[in-house]
Amino acid sequence: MKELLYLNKYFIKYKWRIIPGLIFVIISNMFQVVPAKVVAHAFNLITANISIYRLFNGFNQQSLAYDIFGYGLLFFALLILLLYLLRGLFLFFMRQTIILMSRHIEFDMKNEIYAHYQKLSLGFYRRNNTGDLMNRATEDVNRVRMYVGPAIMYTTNTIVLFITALTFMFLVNAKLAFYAVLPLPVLTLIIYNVNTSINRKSESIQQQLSKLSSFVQERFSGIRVIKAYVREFYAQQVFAVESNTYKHSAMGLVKVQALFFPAMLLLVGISTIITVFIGGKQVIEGTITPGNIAEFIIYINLLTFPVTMLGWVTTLIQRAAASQKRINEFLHLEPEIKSGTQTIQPFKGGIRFNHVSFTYADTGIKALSDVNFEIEPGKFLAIIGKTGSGKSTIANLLMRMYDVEQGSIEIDGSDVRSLDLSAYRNELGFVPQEVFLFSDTIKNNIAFGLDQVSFNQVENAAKNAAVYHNIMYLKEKFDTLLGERGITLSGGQKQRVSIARALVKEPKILILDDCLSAVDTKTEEEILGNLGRIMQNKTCVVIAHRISTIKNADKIIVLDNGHIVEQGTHIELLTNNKVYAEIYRNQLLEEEQ
Ligand SMILES: Nc1ncnc2c1ncn2[C@@H]1O[C@H](COP(=O)(O)OP(=O)(O)OP(=O)(O)O)[C@@H](O)[C@H]1O
Repeated sequence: MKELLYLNKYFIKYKWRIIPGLIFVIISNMFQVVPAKVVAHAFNLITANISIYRLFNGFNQQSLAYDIFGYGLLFFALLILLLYLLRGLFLFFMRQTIILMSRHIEFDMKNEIYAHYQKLSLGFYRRNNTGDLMNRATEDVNRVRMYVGPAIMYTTNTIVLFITALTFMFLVNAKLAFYAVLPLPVLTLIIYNVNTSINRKSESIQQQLSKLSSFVQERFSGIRVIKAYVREFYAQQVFAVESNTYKHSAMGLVKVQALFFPAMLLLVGISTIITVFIGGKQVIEGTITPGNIAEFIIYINLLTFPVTMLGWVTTLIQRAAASQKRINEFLHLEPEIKSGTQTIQPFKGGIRFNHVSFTYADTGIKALSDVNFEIEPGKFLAIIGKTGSGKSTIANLLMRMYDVEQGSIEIDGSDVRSLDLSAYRNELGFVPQEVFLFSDTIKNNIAFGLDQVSFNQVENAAKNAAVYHNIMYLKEKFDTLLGERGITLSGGQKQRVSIARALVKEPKILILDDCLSAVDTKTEEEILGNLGRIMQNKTCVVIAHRISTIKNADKIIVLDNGHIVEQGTHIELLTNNKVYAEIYRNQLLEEEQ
Protein backbone atom coordinates (compact mmCIF):
# COMPACT_ATOMS: atom_id res chain seq x y z
CA MET A 1 0.00 0.00 0.00
CA LYS A 2 2.89 2.36 0.71
CA GLU A 3 3.47 2.47 -3.04
CA LEU A 4 0.37 4.65 -3.31
CA LEU A 5 2.07 7.32 -1.19
CA TYR A 6 3.91 8.26 -4.37
CA LEU A 7 0.63 9.74 -5.60
CA ASN A 8 0.40 12.22 -2.74
CA LYS A 9 2.40 14.74 -4.78
CA TYR A 10 -0.47 14.79 -7.26
CA PHE A 11 -3.05 15.27 -4.50
CA ILE A 12 -1.04 18.26 -3.32
CA LYS A 13 -0.83 19.58 -6.88
CA TYR A 14 -4.57 19.25 -7.35
CA LYS A 15 -5.61 20.21 -3.81
CA TRP A 16 -8.05 22.82 -5.11
CA ARG A 17 -9.92 20.09 -6.91
CA ILE A 18 -9.88 17.38 -4.27
CA ILE A 19 -10.82 19.58 -1.28
CA PRO A 20 -13.96 21.07 -2.92
CA GLY A 21 -14.66 17.60 -4.34
CA LEU A 22 -14.75 16.06 -0.87
CA ILE A 23 -16.96 18.90 0.41
CA PHE A 24 -19.35 18.25 -2.48
CA VAL A 25 -19.44 14.56 -1.50
CA ILE A 26 -20.57 15.55 2.02
CA ILE A 27 -23.20 18.04 0.77
CA SER A 28 -24.60 15.66 -1.85
CA ASN A 29 -24.97 12.99 0.84
CA MET A 30 -26.92 15.38 3.05
CA PHE A 31 -29.38 15.90 0.21
CA GLN A 32 -29.60 12.14 -0.16
CA VAL A 33 -30.45 11.41 3.48
CA VAL A 34 -32.73 14.35 4.31
CA PRO A 35 -35.47 13.35 1.80
CA ALA A 36 -36.01 10.18 3.87
CA LYS A 37 -36.95 12.41 6.81
CA VAL A 38 -39.35 14.36 4.57
CA VAL A 39 -40.92 11.08 3.40
CA ALA A 40 -41.43 10.14 7.07
CA HIS A 41 -43.27 13.42 7.70
CA ALA A 42 -45.32 12.97 4.52
CA PHE A 43 -46.30 9.48 5.65
CA ASN A 44 -47.30 10.71 9.06
CA LEU A 45 -49.28 13.49 7.42
CA ILE A 46 -51.12 10.93 5.30
CA THR A 47 -52.05 8.71 8.27
CA ALA A 48 -53.11 11.70 10.37
CA ASN A 49 -55.12 13.31 7.57
CA ILE A 50 -56.92 10.12 6.57
CA SER A 51 -58.39 9.95 10.10
CA ILE A 52 -59.34 13.65 9.98
CA TYR A 53 -60.86 13.19 6.52
CA ARG A 54 -62.94 10.27 7.76
CA LEU A 55 -64.03 12.33 10.80
CA PHE A 56 -65.68 14.85 8.44
CA ASN A 57 -67.57 12.09 6.64
CA GLY A 58 -70.92 13.56 5.39
CA PHE A 59 -69.90 17.19 6.21
CA ASN A 60 -69.09 20.01 3.74
CA GLN A 61 -65.74 20.56 5.44
CA GLN A 62 -64.57 17.17 4.18
CA SER A 63 -63.58 18.65 0.81
CA LEU A 64 -61.74 21.46 2.66
CA ALA A 65 -59.78 18.87 4.66
CA TYR A 66 -59.08 17.07 1.37
CA ASP A 67 -57.67 20.26 -0.16
CA ILE A 68 -55.45 21.04 2.84
CA PHE A 69 -54.22 17.44 2.80
CA GLY A 70 -53.56 17.65 -0.96
CA TYR A 71 -51.59 20.90 -0.66
CA GLY A 72 -49.59 19.43 2.23
CA LEU A 73 -48.66 16.41 0.11
CA LEU A 74 -47.81 18.63 -2.86
CA PHE A 75 -45.52 20.68 -0.62
CA PHE A 76 -43.67 17.54 0.51
CA ALA A 77 -43.44 16.25 -3.04
CA LEU A 78 -41.96 19.56 -4.24
CA LEU A 79 -39.60 19.62 -1.28
CA ILE A 80 -38.34 16.10 -2.07
CA LEU A 81 -37.98 17.06 -5.73
CA LEU A 82 -35.98 20.13 -4.78
CA LEU A 83 -33.74 18.13 -2.44
CA TYR A 84 -33.04 15.54 -5.15
CA LEU A 85 -32.33 18.27 -7.68
CA LEU A 86 -29.83 19.79 -5.27
CA ARG A 87 -28.32 16.36 -4.71
CA GLY A 88 -28.00 15.94 -8.47
CA LEU A 89 -26.34 19.31 -8.75
CA PHE A 90 -23.76 18.51 -6.07
CA LEU A 91 -23.18 15.04 -7.53
CA PHE A 92 -22.35 16.81 -10.78
CA PHE A 93 -19.92 19.12 -8.96
CA MET A 94 -18.42 16.13 -7.13
CA ARG A 95 -17.70 14.25 -10.35
CA GLN A 96 -16.53 17.43 -12.08
CA THR A 97 -13.90 17.91 -9.41
CA ILE A 98 -12.77 14.44 -8.32
CA ILE A 99 -13.13 12.48 -11.58
CA LEU A 100 -11.69 15.38 -13.55
CA MET A 101 -8.76 15.47 -11.12
CA SER A 102 -8.19 11.76 -11.73
CA ARG A 103 -8.01 12.43 -15.48
CA HIS A 104 -5.48 15.23 -14.88
CA ILE A 105 -3.39 12.88 -12.73
CA GLU A 106 -3.64 10.17 -15.39
CA PHE A 107 -2.38 12.66 -17.98
CA ASP A 108 0.49 13.80 -15.75
CA MET A 109 1.48 10.24 -14.92
CA LYS A 110 1.51 9.11 -18.54
CA ASN A 111 3.70 12.06 -19.45
CA GLU A 112 5.98 11.43 -16.49
CA ILE A 113 6.37 7.76 -17.39
CA TYR A 114 6.90 8.48 -21.10
CA ALA A 115 9.50 11.14 -20.36
CA HIS A 116 11.28 8.82 -17.94
CA TYR A 117 11.23 5.89 -20.37
CA GLN A 118 12.94 8.09 -22.96
CA LYS A 119 15.73 8.89 -20.51
CA LEU A 120 16.49 5.20 -19.94
CA SER A 121 19.28 3.59 -21.90
CA LEU A 122 19.11 1.07 -24.71
CA GLY A 123 20.04 -1.74 -22.29
CA PHE A 124 16.75 -1.14 -20.45
CA TYR A 125 14.79 -1.66 -23.67
CA ARG A 126 16.71 -4.87 -24.34
CA ARG A 127 15.88 -6.24 -20.89
CA ASN A 128 12.18 -5.41 -20.92
CA ASN A 129 9.72 -6.25 -23.64
CA THR A 130 7.70 -3.56 -25.34
CA GLY A 131 4.37 -5.06 -24.24
CA ASP A 132 5.40 -4.72 -20.60
CA LEU A 133 6.55 -1.12 -21.07
CA MET A 134 3.28 -0.25 -22.76
CA ASN A 135 1.18 -1.97 -20.12
CA ARG A 136 2.77 0.03 -17.35
CA ALA A 137 2.16 3.29 -19.17
CA THR A 138 -1.44 2.49 -20.09
CA GLU A 139 -3.18 -0.34 -18.21
CA ASP A 140 -1.36 0.25 -14.92
CA VAL A 141 -1.89 4.01 -15.09
CA ASN A 142 -5.57 3.38 -15.72
CA ARG A 143 -5.78 1.22 -12.60
CA VAL A 144 -4.08 3.91 -10.57
CA ARG A 145 -6.56 6.42 -11.97
CA MET A 146 -9.37 4.28 -10.64
CA TYR A 147 -7.84 4.79 -7.19
CA VAL A 148 -7.26 8.54 -7.39
CA GLY A 149 -10.74 9.08 -8.83
CA PRO A 150 -13.57 6.62 -8.24
CA ALA A 151 -12.02 4.78 -5.26
CA ILE A 152 -11.45 7.95 -3.27
CA MET A 153 -14.83 9.34 -4.28
CA TYR A 154 -16.80 6.22 -3.35
CA THR A 155 -14.87 5.65 -0.12
CA THR A 156 -15.62 9.17 1.10
CA ASN A 157 -19.17 8.76 -0.08
CA THR A 158 -19.60 5.50 1.84
CA ILE A 159 -18.11 6.92 5.04
CA VAL A 160 -20.22 10.09 4.93
CA LEU A 161 -23.38 8.20 4.05
CA PHE A 162 -22.86 5.65 6.81
CA ILE A 163 -22.26 8.30 9.43
CA THR A 164 -25.26 10.42 8.43
CA ALA A 165 -27.73 7.58 7.74
CA LEU A 166 -26.78 5.64 10.92
CA THR A 167 -26.99 8.82 13.04
CA PHE A 168 -30.46 9.56 11.62
CA MET A 169 -31.53 5.95 12.22
CA PHE A 170 -30.24 5.73 15.81
CA LEU A 171 -31.79 9.11 16.62
CA VAL A 172 -35.20 7.75 15.58
CA ASN A 173 -34.91 4.41 17.35
CA ALA A 174 -31.75 2.59 18.42
CA LYS A 175 -33.35 -0.87 18.63
CA LEU A 176 -34.89 -0.70 15.16
CA ALA A 177 -31.66 0.75 13.76
CA PHE A 178 -29.68 -2.15 15.24
CA TYR A 179 -31.97 -4.82 13.72
CA ALA A 180 -32.23 -3.05 10.36
CA VAL A 181 -28.45 -2.93 9.83
CA LEU A 182 -27.86 -6.43 11.22
CA PRO A 183 -27.69 -8.14 7.77
CA LEU A 184 -25.35 -5.47 6.35
CA PRO A 185 -22.07 -6.94 7.71
CA VAL A 186 -23.07 -10.30 6.20
CA LEU A 187 -23.77 -8.50 2.93
CA THR A 188 -20.35 -6.82 3.10
CA LEU A 189 -18.64 -10.14 3.69
CA ILE A 190 -20.45 -11.89 0.84
CA ILE A 191 -19.81 -9.03 -1.54
CA TYR A 192 -16.14 -8.87 -0.60
CA ASN A 193 -15.70 -12.59 -1.28
CA VAL A 194 -17.70 -12.55 -4.50
CA ASN A 195 -15.73 -9.51 -5.62
CA THR A 196 -12.41 -11.18 -4.92
CA SER A 197 -13.54 -14.16 -6.96
CA ILE A 198 -14.77 -11.89 -9.77
CA ASN A 199 -11.43 -10.09 -9.80
CA ARG A 200 -9.44 -13.29 -9.86
CA LYS A 201 -11.48 -14.50 -12.78
CA SER A 202 -11.28 -11.11 -14.56
CA GLU A 203 -7.49 -11.15 -14.21
CA SER A 204 -7.24 -14.58 -15.77
CA ILE A 205 -9.63 -13.52 -18.55
CA GLN A 206 -7.48 -10.45 -19.14
CA GLN A 207 -4.33 -12.54 -19.34
CA GLN A 208 -5.99 -14.99 -21.70
CA LEU A 209 -7.20 -12.09 -23.83
CA SER A 210 -3.74 -10.55 -24.14
CA LYS A 211 -2.35 -13.99 -24.99
CA LEU A 212 -5.00 -14.29 -27.66
CA SER A 213 -4.32 -10.84 -29.12
CA SER A 214 -0.53 -11.37 -29.10
CA PHE A 215 -1.13 -14.64 -30.91
CA VAL A 216 -3.34 -13.01 -33.53
CA GLN A 217 -0.99 -10.04 -33.91
CA GLU A 218 2.04 -12.25 -34.45
CA ARG A 219 0.26 -14.58 -36.86
CA PHE A 220 -1.03 -11.69 -38.98
CA SER A 221 2.39 -10.02 -39.02
CA GLY A 222 3.87 -13.29 -40.19
CA ILE A 223 1.01 -14.11 -42.58
CA ARG A 224 3.47 -14.40 -45.48
CA VAL A 225 5.36 -17.21 -43.75
CA ILE A 226 2.12 -18.93 -42.73
CA LYS A 227 0.82 -18.88 -46.30
CA ALA A 228 4.17 -19.89 -47.77
CA TYR A 229 4.36 -22.92 -45.48
CA VAL A 230 0.61 -23.70 -45.83
CA ARG A 231 0.11 -23.52 -42.03
CA GLU A 232 -3.28 -21.76 -42.11
CA PHE A 233 -5.15 -24.81 -40.81
CA TYR A 234 -2.65 -25.35 -38.00
CA ALA A 235 -2.80 -21.66 -37.01
CA GLN A 236 -6.60 -21.87 -37.03
CA GLN A 237 -6.50 -24.88 -34.69
CA VAL A 238 -4.14 -23.18 -32.23
CA PHE A 239 -6.37 -20.11 -32.31
CA ALA A 240 -9.46 -22.24 -31.60
CA VAL A 241 -7.76 -23.84 -28.56
CA GLU A 242 -6.72 -20.44 -27.15
CA SER A 243 -10.13 -18.99 -27.89
CA ASN A 244 -11.84 -21.91 -26.15
CA THR A 245 -9.79 -21.36 -22.98
CA TYR A 246 -10.89 -17.73 -23.07
CA LYS A 247 -14.54 -18.74 -23.48
CA HIS A 248 -14.38 -21.06 -20.43
CA SER A 249 -12.81 -18.36 -18.26
CA ALA A 250 -15.50 -15.89 -19.39
CA MET A 251 -18.29 -18.39 -18.61
CA GLY A 252 -16.94 -18.86 -15.08
CA LEU A 253 -17.11 -15.13 -14.54
CA VAL A 254 -20.67 -14.88 -15.83
CA LYS A 255 -21.75 -17.54 -13.28
CA VAL A 256 -20.27 -15.66 -10.33
CA GLN A 257 -21.70 -12.37 -11.56
CA ALA A 258 -25.11 -13.99 -11.94
CA LEU A 259 -25.03 -14.94 -8.24
CA PHE A 260 -23.93 -11.49 -7.15
CA PHE A 261 -27.13 -9.46 -7.63
CA PRO A 262 -29.64 -12.04 -6.36
CA ALA A 263 -27.53 -12.46 -3.19
CA MET A 264 -27.43 -8.72 -2.71
CA LEU A 265 -31.16 -8.28 -3.26
CA LEU A 266 -31.91 -11.17 -0.88
CA LEU A 267 -30.05 -9.49 1.97
CA VAL A 268 -31.65 -6.12 1.27
CA GLY A 269 -35.01 -7.89 1.27
CA ILE A 270 -34.22 -9.51 4.64
CA SER A 271 -33.27 -6.10 6.10
CA THR A 272 -36.56 -4.64 4.83
CA ILE A 273 -38.62 -7.51 6.30
CA ILE A 274 -36.88 -7.13 9.69
CA THR A 275 -37.54 -3.38 9.61
CA VAL A 276 -41.21 -3.82 8.79
CA PHE A 277 -41.64 -6.57 11.39
CA ILE A 278 -39.80 -4.95 14.33
CA GLY A 279 -40.88 -1.45 13.22
CA GLY A 280 -44.51 -2.57 12.91
CA LYS A 281 -44.45 -3.88 16.51
CA GLN A 282 -42.99 -0.57 17.68
CA VAL A 283 -45.69 1.39 15.83
CA ILE A 284 -48.28 -0.71 17.67
CA GLU A 285 -46.45 0.04 20.93
CA GLY A 286 -46.45 3.71 19.94
CA THR A 287 -42.66 4.18 20.13
CA ILE A 288 -42.34 5.14 16.46
CA THR A 289 -44.64 6.37 13.68
CA PRO A 290 -45.47 4.53 10.40
CA GLY A 291 -43.49 7.29 8.68
CA ASN A 292 -40.37 6.09 10.49
CA ILE A 293 -40.73 2.65 8.88
CA ALA A 294 -40.86 4.23 5.41
CA GLU A 295 -37.83 6.36 6.39
CA PHE A 296 -35.89 3.27 7.51
CA ILE A 297 -36.64 1.37 4.31
CA ILE A 298 -35.16 4.29 2.37
CA TYR A 299 -32.05 4.31 4.60
CA ILE A 300 -31.51 0.60 4.09
CA ASN A 301 -31.73 0.99 0.34
CA LEU A 302 -29.36 3.95 0.52
CA LEU A 303 -26.83 1.92 2.50
CA THR A 304 -26.93 -1.07 0.14
CA PHE A 305 -25.15 0.71 -2.70
CA PRO A 306 -22.15 1.86 -0.63
CA VAL A 307 -21.88 -1.60 0.92
CA THR A 308 -21.68 -3.18 -2.54
CA MET A 309 -19.17 -0.50 -3.45
CA LEU A 310 -17.01 -1.39 -0.45
CA GLY A 311 -15.81 -4.69 -1.92
CA TRP A 312 -15.26 -3.08 -5.30
CA VAL A 313 -13.33 -0.17 -3.83
CA THR A 314 -11.11 -2.51 -1.78
CA THR A 315 -10.10 -4.38 -4.90
CA LEU A 316 -9.62 -1.10 -6.79
CA ILE A 317 -7.17 0.03 -4.11
CA GLN A 318 -5.35 -3.32 -4.04
CA ARG A 319 -5.03 -3.32 -7.83
CA ALA A 320 -3.87 0.31 -7.87
CA ALA A 321 -1.21 -0.48 -5.26
CA ALA A 322 0.06 -3.41 -7.34
CA SER A 323 0.06 -1.27 -10.49
CA GLN A 324 1.78 1.66 -8.78
CA LYS A 325 4.44 -0.77 -7.55
CA ARG A 326 5.09 -1.85 -11.13
CA ILE A 327 5.15 1.77 -12.33
CA ASN A 328 7.53 2.78 -9.51
CA GLU A 329 9.91 -0.05 -10.42
CA PHE A 330 10.62 1.70 -13.72
CA LEU A 331 10.23 5.27 -12.47
CA HIS A 332 12.92 4.73 -9.85
CA LEU A 333 15.38 3.33 -12.38
CA GLU A 334 18.29 5.63 -13.03
CA PRO A 335 19.45 5.91 -16.66
CA GLU A 336 22.67 3.95 -17.09
CA ILE A 337 23.99 6.54 -19.52
CA LYS A 338 24.41 9.83 -17.71
CA SER A 339 24.98 13.02 -19.62
CA GLY A 340 28.13 15.03 -19.04
CA THR A 341 28.23 18.81 -19.24
CA GLN A 342 31.03 19.55 -21.68
CA THR A 343 30.32 20.77 -25.21
CA ILE A 344 32.95 20.80 -27.93
CA GLN A 345 33.34 24.14 -29.73
CA PRO A 346 33.97 23.86 -32.63
CA PHE A 347 33.08 20.21 -33.11
CA LYS A 348 35.56 18.65 -35.55
CA GLY A 349 34.77 14.94 -35.37
CA GLY A 350 38.08 13.28 -34.48
CA ILE A 351 37.54 9.81 -32.96
CA ARG A 352 39.89 7.80 -30.79
CA PHE A 353 39.23 4.36 -29.23
CA ASN A 354 41.64 3.81 -26.33
CA HIS A 355 41.95 0.13 -25.34
CA VAL A 356 38.18 -0.26 -25.45
CA SER A 357 36.62 -3.46 -24.16
CA PHE A 358 32.92 -4.09 -23.89
CA THR A 359 30.67 -6.90 -22.67
CA TYR A 360 26.88 -6.92 -23.10
CA ALA A 361 25.65 -7.14 -19.51
CA ASP A 362 22.48 -9.09 -20.28
CA THR A 363 24.13 -11.87 -22.29
CA GLY A 364 27.67 -11.70 -20.91
CA ILE A 365 29.00 -11.72 -24.50
CA LYS A 366 32.34 -9.94 -24.79
CA ALA A 367 31.83 -8.03 -28.02
CA LEU A 368 35.06 -5.94 -28.04
CA SER A 369 38.50 -6.58 -26.56
CA ASP A 370 41.18 -3.97 -26.29
CA VAL A 371 40.15 -2.05 -29.42
CA ASN A 372 42.53 0.73 -30.37
CA PHE A 373 42.22 3.05 -33.32
CA GLU A 374 42.14 6.69 -34.25
CA ILE A 375 40.54 8.62 -37.08
CA GLU A 376 41.23 12.25 -37.74
CA PRO A 377 38.46 14.77 -38.28
CA GLY A 378 37.01 14.73 -41.77
CA LYS A 379 38.34 11.28 -42.67
CA PHE A 380 36.57 8.14 -43.86
CA LEU A 381 36.84 5.13 -41.54
CA ALA A 382 35.60 1.73 -42.63
CA ILE A 383 34.97 -1.31 -40.46
CA ILE A 384 34.77 -4.78 -41.92
CA GLY A 385 34.67 -8.23 -40.38
CA LYS A 386 32.70 -11.43 -40.03
CA THR A 387 29.18 -11.36 -38.67
CA GLY A 388 29.16 -11.05 -34.89
CA SER A 389 32.70 -9.67 -34.86
CA GLY A 390 31.63 -6.49 -33.01
CA LYS A 391 31.16 -3.93 -35.81
CA SER A 392 27.74 -2.69 -34.68
CA THR A 393 29.00 -2.61 -31.12
CA ILE A 394 31.58 0.01 -32.16
CA ALA A 395 28.73 2.07 -33.68
CA ASN A 396 26.64 1.64 -30.50
CA LEU A 397 29.50 2.78 -28.30
CA LEU A 398 30.19 5.71 -30.58
CA MET A 399 26.54 6.75 -30.31
CA ARG A 400 26.88 6.28 -26.54
CA MET A 401 24.01 3.84 -26.46
CA TYR A 402 26.23 1.94 -24.02
CA ASP A 403 29.31 2.97 -22.06
CA VAL A 404 32.63 1.21 -22.47
CA GLU A 405 33.56 -1.37 -19.87
CA GLN A 406 37.28 -0.64 -20.05
CA GLY A 407 39.28 2.02 -21.84
CA SER A 408 37.76 5.18 -23.26
CA ILE A 409 36.40 6.79 -26.39
CA GLU A 410 37.62 10.29 -27.13
CA ILE A 411 35.94 12.77 -29.43
CA ASP A 412 38.19 15.68 -30.39
CA GLY A 413 40.33 14.76 -27.38
CA SER A 414 37.46 14.69 -24.81
CA ASP A 415 36.12 11.55 -23.16
CA VAL A 416 32.69 10.91 -24.65
CA ARG A 417 31.30 10.38 -21.12
CA SER A 418 32.10 13.97 -20.21
CA LEU A 419 30.12 15.39 -23.13
CA ASP A 420 26.61 16.77 -22.99
CA LEU A 421 24.72 13.80 -24.45
CA SER A 422 22.08 15.65 -26.49
CA ALA A 423 24.57 18.17 -27.87
CA TYR A 424 26.92 15.33 -28.81
CA ARG A 425 24.26 13.15 -30.45
CA ASN A 426 23.03 16.20 -32.38
CA GLU A 427 26.40 16.28 -34.14
CA LEU A 428 26.01 12.66 -35.27
CA GLY A 429 24.07 11.13 -38.11
CA PHE A 430 23.35 7.46 -37.55
CA VAL A 431 21.86 4.91 -39.92
CA PRO A 432 21.29 1.67 -38.03
CA GLN A 433 21.55 -1.80 -39.50
CA GLU A 434 17.88 -2.53 -38.90
CA VAL A 435 16.12 0.25 -40.75
CA PHE A 436 13.22 1.73 -38.86
CA LEU A 437 10.77 4.06 -40.54
CA PHE A 438 7.80 5.60 -38.76
CA SER A 439 4.22 5.25 -39.98
CA ASP A 440 4.31 8.73 -41.42
CA THR A 441 4.98 10.43 -44.74
CA ILE A 442 8.34 10.01 -46.47
CA LYS A 443 8.91 13.74 -45.99
CA ASN A 444 8.42 13.55 -42.22
CA ASN A 445 10.56 10.44 -41.99
CA ILE A 446 13.45 12.23 -43.67
CA ALA A 447 12.94 15.44 -41.68
CA PHE A 448 12.66 13.49 -38.40
CA GLY A 449 15.93 14.59 -36.81
CA LEU A 450 15.35 18.34 -37.05
CA ASP A 451 12.77 20.73 -35.60
CA GLN A 452 12.87 23.09 -38.54
CA VAL A 453 13.58 21.78 -41.99
CA SER A 454 12.78 23.15 -45.43
CA PHE A 455 11.39 21.00 -48.22
CA ASN A 456 14.46 21.86 -50.23
CA GLN A 457 16.69 20.26 -47.56
CA VAL A 458 14.52 17.11 -47.60
CA GLU A 459 14.73 16.92 -51.41
CA ASN A 460 18.51 17.37 -51.37
CA ALA A 461 18.95 14.67 -48.74
CA ALA A 462 16.81 12.31 -50.83
CA LYS A 463 18.89 13.12 -53.91
CA ASN A 464 22.16 12.49 -52.03
CA ALA A 465 20.82 9.19 -50.72
CA ALA A 466 19.89 8.28 -54.33
CA VAL A 467 16.24 7.71 -53.46
CA TYR A 468 14.79 10.90 -54.98
CA HIS A 469 13.74 9.28 -58.28
CA ASN A 470 12.09 6.38 -56.48
CA ILE A 471 10.08 8.84 -54.39
CA MET A 472 9.08 10.96 -57.39
CA TYR A 473 7.81 7.80 -59.03
CA LEU A 474 5.22 7.37 -56.25
CA LYS A 475 1.77 8.96 -56.72
CA GLU A 476 1.92 11.08 -53.57
CA LYS A 477 5.68 11.66 -53.90
CA PHE A 478 7.15 12.97 -50.62
CA ASP A 479 3.68 12.87 -49.02
CA THR A 480 3.40 9.11 -49.47
CA LEU A 481 2.46 7.40 -46.23
CA LEU A 482 4.71 4.58 -45.04
CA GLY A 483 3.97 1.80 -42.59
CA GLU A 484 0.85 -0.17 -41.84
CA ARG A 485 -1.61 2.24 -43.39
CA GLY A 486 0.73 3.28 -46.19
CA ILE A 487 2.87 1.67 -48.81
CA THR A 488 5.71 -0.75 -48.28
CA LEU A 489 9.05 0.35 -49.69
CA SER A 490 11.60 -2.19 -50.85
CA GLY A 491 14.47 -3.05 -48.51
CA GLY A 492 16.94 -0.94 -50.51
CA GLN A 493 14.53 2.02 -50.70
CA LYS A 494 14.00 1.91 -46.94
CA GLN A 495 17.76 1.92 -46.38
CA ARG A 496 18.12 4.96 -48.58
CA VAL A 497 15.27 6.87 -46.93
CA SER A 498 16.98 6.24 -43.62
CA ILE A 499 20.31 7.45 -45.06
CA ALA A 500 18.50 10.62 -46.23
CA ARG A 501 17.21 11.05 -42.66
CA ALA A 502 20.81 11.09 -41.40
CA LEU A 503 22.07 13.34 -44.20
CA VAL A 504 19.44 16.04 -43.74
CA LYS A 505 21.00 16.75 -40.32
CA GLU A 506 24.31 17.60 -42.03
CA PRO A 507 26.12 15.73 -39.27
CA LYS A 508 29.77 16.24 -38.33
CA ILE A 509 30.15 12.46 -37.92
CA LEU A 510 28.12 10.11 -40.10
CA ILE A 511 27.83 6.47 -39.03
CA LEU A 512 26.44 4.00 -41.55
CA ASP A 513 25.96 0.57 -40.02
CA ASP A 514 25.80 -1.89 -42.87
CA CYS A 515 23.01 0.07 -44.47
CA LEU A 516 24.00 -0.37 -48.09
CA SER A 517 23.59 -4.15 -48.04
CA ALA A 518 20.26 -4.09 -49.90
CA VAL A 519 21.41 -1.52 -52.45
CA ASP A 520 22.83 -2.57 -55.84
CA THR A 521 26.47 -1.71 -56.54
CA LYS A 522 25.64 1.03 -59.06
CA THR A 523 23.39 2.90 -56.61
CA GLU A 524 25.94 2.27 -53.89
CA GLU A 525 28.60 3.98 -55.97
CA GLU A 526 26.28 6.92 -56.55
CA ILE A 527 25.63 7.27 -52.81
CA LEU A 528 29.31 6.95 -51.94
CA GLY A 529 30.16 9.54 -54.60
CA ASN A 530 27.61 11.93 -53.08
CA LEU A 531 28.94 11.23 -49.59
CA GLY A 532 32.44 12.01 -50.76
CA ARG A 533 31.16 15.42 -51.90
CA ILE A 534 28.89 16.38 -49.00
CA MET A 535 30.95 14.84 -46.23
CA GLN A 536 34.08 16.77 -47.12
CA ASN A 537 35.81 17.77 -43.87
CA LYS A 538 33.29 15.63 -41.98
CA THR A 539 34.00 12.24 -40.46
CA CYS A 540 32.43 9.15 -41.96
CA VAL A 541 32.30 5.74 -40.25
CA VAL A 542 31.03 3.06 -42.60
CA ILE A 543 30.42 -0.52 -41.51
CA ALA A 544 30.16 -2.86 -44.47
CA HIS A 545 30.52 -6.39 -45.69
CA ARG A 546 31.41 -5.56 -49.30
CA ILE A 547 34.91 -4.37 -50.03
CA SER A 548 33.56 -2.33 -52.95
CA THR A 549 31.82 -0.11 -50.37
CA ILE A 550 34.94 0.75 -48.43
CA LYS A 551 37.93 0.49 -50.69
CA ASN A 552 38.32 4.28 -50.85
CA ALA A 553 38.35 4.69 -47.07
CA ASP A 554 41.21 6.57 -45.40
CA LYS A 555 41.45 3.77 -42.88
CA ILE A 556 39.97 0.29 -42.82
CA ILE A 557 39.69 -1.71 -39.61
CA VAL A 558 39.32 -5.47 -39.84
CA LEU A 559 37.56 -6.98 -36.85
CA ASP A 560 37.54 -10.58 -35.80
CA ASN A 561 35.84 -11.82 -32.66
CA GLY A 562 36.01 -8.40 -31.00
CA HIS A 563 39.69 -7.83 -31.82
CA ILE A 564 41.21 -5.58 -34.46
CA VAL A 565 43.26 -7.94 -36.55
CA GLU A 566 44.37 -5.47 -39.21
CA GLN A 567 44.14 -1.79 -40.02
CA GLY A 568 45.32 0.38 -42.88
CA THR A 569 44.25 1.57 -46.33
CA HIS A 570 42.90 -0.76 -49.03
CA ILE A 571 46.30 -0.92 -50.76
CA GLU A 572 48.19 -1.44 -47.49
CA LEU A 573 45.90 -4.26 -46.42
CA LEU A 574 46.12 -5.97 -49.80
CA THR A 575 49.90 -5.77 -49.58
CA ASN A 576 49.70 -7.25 -46.07
CA ASN A 577 48.05 -10.24 -47.69
CA LYS A 578 46.23 -11.40 -44.55
CA VAL A 579 42.53 -11.48 -43.52
CA TYR A 580 41.46 -8.47 -45.60
CA ALA A 581 43.22 -9.70 -48.72
CA GLU A 582 41.51 -13.08 -48.26
CA ILE A 583 38.07 -11.45 -47.93
CA TYR A 584 38.84 -9.44 -51.06
CA ARG A 585 39.86 -12.52 -53.06
CA ASN A 586 36.75 -14.41 -51.92
CA GLN A 587 34.49 -11.56 -52.94
CA LEU A 588 36.17 -11.26 -56.35
CA LEU A 589 35.70 -14.98 -56.83
CA GLU A 590 32.01 -14.73 -55.89
CA GLU A 591 31.51 -11.88 -58.36
CA GLU A 592 33.19 -13.81 -61.16
CA GLN A 593 31.03 -16.86 -60.44
N1 LIG B 1 22.10 -5.90 -27.57
C1 LIG B 1 22.85 -6.96 -27.40
N2 LIG B 1 22.78 -7.66 -26.27
C2 LIG B 1 23.56 -8.72 -26.09
N3 LIG B 1 24.45 -9.17 -26.95
C3 LIG B 1 24.58 -8.53 -28.11
C4 LIG B 1 23.79 -7.39 -28.40
N4 LIG B 1 24.11 -6.93 -29.61
C5 LIG B 1 25.08 -7.75 -30.08
N5 LIG B 1 25.36 -8.71 -29.18
C6 LIG B 1 26.39 -9.75 -29.33
O1 LIG B 1 27.64 -9.11 -29.44
C7 LIG B 1 28.43 -9.71 -30.46
C8 LIG B 1 28.84 -8.64 -31.48
O2 LIG B 1 27.67 -8.20 -32.13
P1 LIG B 1 27.66 -7.05 -33.23
O3 LIG B 1 26.22 -6.74 -33.52
O4 LIG B 1 28.51 -5.94 -32.78
O5 LIG B 1 28.30 -7.78 -34.48
P2 LIG B 1 28.43 -7.31 -35.97
O6 LIG B 1 29.85 -7.46 -36.32
O7 LIG B 1 27.81 -5.98 -36.16
O8 LIG B 1 27.56 -8.43 -36.71
P3 LIG B 1 26.72 -8.31 -38.08
O9 LIG B 1 27.70 -8.14 -39.18
O10 LIG B 1 26.02 -9.62 -38.17
O11 LIG B 1 25.82 -7.16 -37.92
C9 LIG B 1 27.60 -10.82 -31.07
O12 LIG B 1 28.05 -12.04 -30.51
C10 LIG B 1 26.17 -10.53 -30.61
O13 LIG B 1 25.50 -11.74 -30.37
